[in-house]
Amino acid sequence: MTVLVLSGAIGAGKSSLTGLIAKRLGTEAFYESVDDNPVLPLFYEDPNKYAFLLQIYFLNTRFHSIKRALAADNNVLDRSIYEDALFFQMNADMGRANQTEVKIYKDLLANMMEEIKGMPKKNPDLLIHIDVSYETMLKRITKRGRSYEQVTTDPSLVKYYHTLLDYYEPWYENYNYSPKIRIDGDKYDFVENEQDRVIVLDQIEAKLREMGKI
Ligand SMILES: Nc1ncnc2c1ncn2[C@@H]1O[C@H](COP(=O)(O)OP(=O)(O)O)[C@@H](O)[C@H]1O
Ligand SMILES: Nc1nc2c(ncn2[C@H]2C[C@H](O)[C@@H](COP(=O)(O)O)O2)c(=O)[nH]1
Repeated sequence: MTVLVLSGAIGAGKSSLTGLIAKRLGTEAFYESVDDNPVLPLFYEDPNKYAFLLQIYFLNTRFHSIKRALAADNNVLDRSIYEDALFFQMNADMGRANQTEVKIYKDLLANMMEEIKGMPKKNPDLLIHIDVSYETMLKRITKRGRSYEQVTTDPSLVKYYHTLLDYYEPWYENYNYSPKIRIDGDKYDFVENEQDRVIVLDQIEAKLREMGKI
């Protein structure tokens, strides 16, 4: 059983690449629940009030999708549970969660990670990280068009998105749950450009072959 997981900042291209990889490998794609997430718009309206609730919501839905994914054979998850801690730590550092909430969240996450250890596969086989610059991230967020994510709606998101990118660099360097590969999300338009798509998918397949997974 091979489990691949995508990582990267908001709008990096995780969901898009997840579908492309699943199609190329003939496996199943598992997407994080965003558009039916009742807390996400509330968080962007009032991050101080909803940061903790949103994190609990994501942790719960992430855990559901991991269990579904592990029940199937080869598959691809469009975000890792390991990034949840990144988002919450960043929001806590920005004063959007108190120490009690941080402790409760960390205890719950540790508890759930323990459960994952008992599953048929406790870690993914490969993390596929998409690197994007702030400019590309913003272009993609604009293109996708979720109203609450637009810096034109909320200029404070400029700082939030820059901060998120700052948190991702050390996060990727310190990530050691599985082998990992970086995709240059600025260079390759794997959504609109067929040639770029082939290059990116070939990179991922070459890594999987090197690991003996295909
Ligand atoms: N490499 C890319 N080149 C051009 N557009 C992209 C690329 N990756 C994603 N997009 C577009 O950017 C938007 C966000 O992509 P998405 O896959 O939803 O990102 P994520 O899941 O990382 O938030 C979508 O409109 C998508 O079509
Ligand atoms: N505060 C948090 N926000 C999160 C988390 N995971 C995702 N998100 C937000 C970011 C986007 O607005 C949206 C979807 O993320 P994409 O990267 O798929 O665009 O949800 C989280 O753990 N905490």
